[in-house]
Order: sequence, then structure tokens, then C-alpha cells
Amino acid sequence: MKSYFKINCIKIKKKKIKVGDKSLSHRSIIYCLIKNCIIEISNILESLDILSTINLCKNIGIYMYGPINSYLLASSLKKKNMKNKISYIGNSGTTIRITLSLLIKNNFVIGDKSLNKRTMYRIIKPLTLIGYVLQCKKNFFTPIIIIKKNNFGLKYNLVNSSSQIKSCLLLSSLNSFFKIFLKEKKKTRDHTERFFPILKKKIKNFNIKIPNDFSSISFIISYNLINKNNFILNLGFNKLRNGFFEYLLNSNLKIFFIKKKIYKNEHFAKILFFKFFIKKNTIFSENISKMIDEIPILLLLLIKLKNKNKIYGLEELKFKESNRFLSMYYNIIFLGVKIIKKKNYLIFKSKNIHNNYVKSLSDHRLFMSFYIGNVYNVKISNPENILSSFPSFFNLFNNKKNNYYVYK
Ligand SMILES: O=C(O)C1=C[C@@H](OP(=O)(O)O)[C@@H](O)[C@H](O)C1
Ligand SMILES: C=C(OP(=O)(O)O)C(=O)O
Repeated sequence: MKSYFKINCIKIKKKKIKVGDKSLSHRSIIYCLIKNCIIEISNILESLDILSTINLCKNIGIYMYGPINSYLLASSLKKKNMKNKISYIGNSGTTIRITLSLLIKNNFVIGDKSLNKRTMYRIIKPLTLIGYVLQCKKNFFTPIIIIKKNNFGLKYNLVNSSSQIKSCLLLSSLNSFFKIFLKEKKKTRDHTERFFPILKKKIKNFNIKIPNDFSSISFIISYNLINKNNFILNLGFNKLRNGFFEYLLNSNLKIFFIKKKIYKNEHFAKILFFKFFIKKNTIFSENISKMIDEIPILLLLLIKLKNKNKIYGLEELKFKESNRFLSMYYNIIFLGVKIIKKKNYLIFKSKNIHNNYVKSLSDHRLFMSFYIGNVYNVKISNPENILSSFPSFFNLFNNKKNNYYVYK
């Protein structure tokens, strides 16, 4: 009663936000490749990365209706007979990494300029140990084609903390007689594992409701914290993905859980956020895998809130849409912030930001982070990047003070 009374006394900004979780949207679609079933997905993310997965599945022979109004219906009860197809998957690393083991032989997967420069060694190596024969470009770049598939067992130490590699191997073992044992150095998001009990059920009809994407919501959280607003948000709440949230809590963020529920093994929450003072300084490497996609916005939030900070364990940032470790470093330096780069960590001390240009390359999180960092008078390149994960971004934050330019 006491807390309800307090909530009624503070000014709250409410806005209905619908931005389905990217990781869960990818996974819900590809379950049709594993099981013969009909899947109805609501609040699916309608972004370019998800359209890449949809495209790939259609190419393999899955019937699909949508996405329309964040709704998608997929059926694999009767498959079209399509072989030797070429699937273009844009710059979606998750699409290729989690579906590769499910593809049939002689299907080509090709990405855009940025994906074609991201090494696929991290999945090709373990898949080859399982018995796959794959062909790809020099340096393990896409296009990739599966020549032969054997599914032997495997005991594998995941040296890279990556949920994409883990999911790829787990999914490859699904239709196999042999077992796969994986050891993770650091725990990573477990959406794939959470869906396994549901897949084992003998029903042919699933309904999946996808929660809002915590990574996209982190931009909204940061924007409101910078502007000192109280606000309520609905979001997905996976404990292996809420490192950004835990960091804010440890830095004295005050929150109140209005609602919590579990649906199909995934956690949903409605949270009221209010009051925030930064207290903490160092972020250690054991926390990074839980906030891997939120690092760019966290860096800008800390810079904006005038803080001195160290962030360790950033090696995995080098394998994203851009080498985020370097691209964040160079862009921040150009804005006049004192920042020191060591092998895998950054130390920075914030101060007022200069006017300058930011190159977001082909990286959606870079564009959105610098935009929310509210660095007025800074020109940010390639606004079209937002289409990868957050197409409604400009509906929520069009402050007309930021400028863009196109960099080719
Ligand atoms: O499994 C997933 O859906 C993802 C895992 C993460 O990548 P890594 O597995 O390479 O860390 C994350 O950065 C990506 O946006 C989505
Ligand atoms: C790294 C990301 O995605 P992907 O690997 O699917 O390109 C991301 O969304 O930040």
C-alpha cells in the first residue's frame, strides 16, 4: 500500500512501446526448421535482421504469413521442395550463426558487405568437429555452403562467450543420436535452452508471445535517465541479459516492479524507473556477457553523466556489426573525451563533448547510442542502420536537434 501511494505521487511518463525481442524473434521462427508444426508469433520484431531469418526459412521451404502488425504465422507441416537456393541475409550475424546447422545441403548463405567481413570460424570449427563439411571464402568469411552433414558427438569448451555459438551447436544436436557437451567460460543468454522443453511436447500448434527487447529498451531507459524522467516500461527480463540493469541498480537506480510473469519459460516485467545517481566506477569482465549489446549506450550514458570509468573484458565487441571496440573508441576520441584503449579494456573520463562527425559504419547500436547520448550538433552517419533492430526508433526520439549524413 505504502509503495502504491508513493507511485501515485510522482510524475510518470507513459508511452506504449512495442519492440519485440530480436533474439527471441529469430529463435521462434527457426523452430519451424526443427519440428513439423504451426507457430503463431505475436509481438515479433519487424526489422531487417528478422526479415533475413524469415527470408532464409521461406527459401528452405517453410510457409509463412506476415509479419503484419507484429504477427507472424509459420507452418512446416508441409514443406515446399526447394534445393540449391541462395539466401541473402543482410548483416544479421545471429541468422547465419544459429541456423547454419539446420540448413540442408547445397544451400548458399551470403551476407552484405559488413557480414561478409565477420569471421565464421567460431561456428565452422566446432561444426567441422561434429562432422560437417563446409565451404566458405578465405578467412572463414561468408558465403558459406554446407557440402555434407554428419552429426557425431562432441565435448567442447566454449572459449568465446557467445550465445550464438552455443545455440548453433545445441540446435545441431537436436536431430542427432549423439550427444553434445558444452562448457561455457561465462554464462550467456539462454533463450535457446529455455525453448527446448516446449519443443519436446507432442503438440503441433504453438503460440509464442515475444516480450519487448531489453537491448532496445536500454536506449529508452538511458534517454529518460539523462532527461531525469520517471517512466514505466514493459520488457523481457532474462537474468543472463540484464547486466545493464544490474549496473544501474548498483549505481543507485530506484525501481519498482509493477508486474512480473513467466510465459513459455521467458520472463516478462513491467517496471517503474525513478531517481538515479551514478555511484559505481569499474565494470568487470564477468559482467560483460550479460550486457554485451548494451555496452555502446552504457559508455555514452556514463560519458553524458560526467563520470570516470573503466570497462574490462570487451574482446567480444570486436565480432559485431562493426569492430565495436575500435569504432566506439575512435568515435569517442573525436568527440574530445579522454579515453585510453588497452588490449581488451577502456578507461575514460568524461567532459563536455566537441562538435564532430560520428561514423556509425553499418552498426545500428552505434548510431542509436550516439543519438541518445544526446550529443547535439554532432553529425551521425547512416541513420538507416536502425532498421536492423529498432525501426520505430525515430518515432520515439525525433528531437530534430541531431543531424545525420550518409557515409558510403
Ligand atoms: O544469440 C543471440 O541472439 C545474440 C547473441 C549475442 O551475440 P554473441 O553470441 O556473439 O555474443 C548478441 O550480441 C546478438 O545481438 C544476439
Ligand atoms: C551483434 C548484433 O547482432 P548480430 O550478431 O545478429 O548481427 C547486435 O544486434 O548487436
